[in-house]
Amino acid sequence: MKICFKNVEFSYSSEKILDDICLDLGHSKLICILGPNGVGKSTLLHCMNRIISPQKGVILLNGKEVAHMNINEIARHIGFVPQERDDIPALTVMDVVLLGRHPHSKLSSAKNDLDIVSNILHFMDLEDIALRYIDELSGGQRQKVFIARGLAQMPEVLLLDEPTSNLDIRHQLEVMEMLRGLVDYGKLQIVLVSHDLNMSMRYADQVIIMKDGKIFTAGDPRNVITRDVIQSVYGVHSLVMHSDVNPYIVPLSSTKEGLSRNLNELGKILTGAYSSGT
Ligand SMILES: Nc1ncnc2c1ncn2[C@@H]1O[C@H](COP(=O)(O)OP(=O)(O)OP(=O)(O)O)[C@@H](O)[C@H]1O
Repeated sequence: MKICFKNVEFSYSSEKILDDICLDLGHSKLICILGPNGVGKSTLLHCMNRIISPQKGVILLNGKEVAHMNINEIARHIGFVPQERDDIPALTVMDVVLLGRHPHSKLSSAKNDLDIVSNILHFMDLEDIALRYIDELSGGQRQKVFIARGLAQMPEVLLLDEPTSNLDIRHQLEVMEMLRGLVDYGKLQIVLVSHDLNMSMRYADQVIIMKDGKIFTAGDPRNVITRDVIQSVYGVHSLVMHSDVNPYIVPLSSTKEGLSRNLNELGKILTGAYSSGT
């Protein structure tokens, strides 16, 4: 899917949050949006699926203006996994993931929806908690449930707002390996907001670094996440090494192999559903 921003501006009352954003997200599979707190990363993500609409400029999905698409049409192309929220409704995990099928409800049978959701719960290792209420789960479990709901949308692009912020290191790795696997095995494109430069260096094809509502720089993480950029954007000295990744984020090979097998299967399911038009 081709997402393109042309001279996009967004303000909350008089405060300009996004300033003349020009972006083309057509070719990369996994894109990380980085930058300090409050620079407009979530705002940029929210513009992509019309949670909010920019006052100036246009956002195009495969050449069509987002502003001219209805919400269900957008949701059939773009899934959204929000940041952890407190206002969680009292629904079971199964119900929450089924909600992801809502944009497709006129196009597919309830049986098909249940099959898709069951497969996703299985591959994300959420089967055991499928009937539990999400307000009773840990923050990390909830985060996985919302990712599962985003996948159930069968989108071409999945937007995720800080998907690993509540997870311990093992689960951060699991989620990032899963997301990387999904883009490698399926047709999915992922755009996520993160504060984790290391993870972005390891998993992203493209990073977009924002500063003061503008794109400061964008490109291959190995070329873009440099000491100079980190100093200019975050105002700190860094020890990031291009050829090195901190050893703590190296996944166990057994975990990686198990995940790859599962993801291959999940990728096939998601790809099959795309091609059958559900
Ligand atoms: N609903 C709102 N009303 C008014 N201002 C808002 C609203 N939501 C966000 N803002 C402001 O917009 C700016 C950008 O917020 P945004 O959430 O996009 O930043 P961010 O880069 O994602 O930050 P963080 O890394 O802290 O999540 C901030 O100054 C924030 O206070």
